[in-house]
Amino acid sequence: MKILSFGEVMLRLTVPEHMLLEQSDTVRMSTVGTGVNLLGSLSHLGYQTKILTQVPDNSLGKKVAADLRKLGISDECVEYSGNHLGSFFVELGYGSRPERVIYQDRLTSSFCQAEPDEYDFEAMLEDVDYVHICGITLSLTNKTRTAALKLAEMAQRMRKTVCFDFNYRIGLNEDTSHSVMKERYEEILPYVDVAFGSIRDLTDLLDYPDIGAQHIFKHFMDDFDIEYFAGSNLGQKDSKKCFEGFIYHEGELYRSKPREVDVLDRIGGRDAFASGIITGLIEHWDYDSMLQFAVANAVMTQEAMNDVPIFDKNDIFDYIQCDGKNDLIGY
Ligand SMILES: O=C(O)C(=O)C[C@H](O)[C@H](O)COP(=O)(O)O
Repeated sequence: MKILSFGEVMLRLTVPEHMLLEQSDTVRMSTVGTGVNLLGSLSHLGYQTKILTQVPDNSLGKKVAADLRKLGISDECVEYSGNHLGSFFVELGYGSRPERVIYQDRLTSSFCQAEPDEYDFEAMLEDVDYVHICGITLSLTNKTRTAALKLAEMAQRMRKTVCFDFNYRIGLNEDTSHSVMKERYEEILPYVDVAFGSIRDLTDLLDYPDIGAQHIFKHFMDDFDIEYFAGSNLGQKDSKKCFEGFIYHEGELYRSKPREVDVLDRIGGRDAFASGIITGLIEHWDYDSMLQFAVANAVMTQEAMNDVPIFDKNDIFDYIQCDGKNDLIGY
């Protein structure tokens, strides 16, 4: 089973020891991005993975490729051009102080400036079963948007399973009107088999009237001929943070139990959930098992540092078996 993901690889610069940027002279580097997070997780869960992206043709690009290989992600579809890699700083939250992300000059990155014709989609899809496309590509440049659409079309034509994550970030779309963004999402969705998102993506972005989750999901799936719609949420219950997820398929809505989470590093939780759901679909698990697995992966990821989930199936099954109550392993 081989999974390809298309999206931007970014450099994450984390301020250490829960300090604020203003207090620190050092940062820790890591290679992240939706595709890296998802595939890093899926490669730890036992699947072959490769990322389709564009990185700078310099030492930064080489560093990124080395990090990808270390995570078990093949760099055979990584292309090199330009000289800029998108990056963001992270100030970790603590207690009620939220985590903060500060993006830097992303639109001039090699990925955002790569011409769609530079990718040979057909050849890259040849040995692939699942394709994952990050919705952020629809918010970046005309080039990333066109490339995402071409890839989705080609993948559907070649009968691959197409997964798409809405990943809609209002902050990235302040200069683009609601109707333009809606149109962009509506353009790609007909090629999608498995969509990841939230009910708000359907009501606030795609303008579905708020007539209850079951009805909204049904209309959305019928309109775009989507097979699965899954999503997750980090919410609050009795003053504790809880993570939960759902999957909708053929008129049935399955919901996980909420699982308490003591967040160390919030970023990457939804990608961990998505990789858990994709694992469950590949393995044909029942929906309760799939959701339990995906939520456990997301909780453990948010209780560890960095975006990329690196838990294997044993880690996750052990965690589920002891209901997250084991506090020492291998003693
Ligand atoms: O490229 C960007 O701008 C992104 O925002 C990528 C996100 O950092 C990851 O996809 C993590 O997303 P979550 O799993 O929702 O925390």
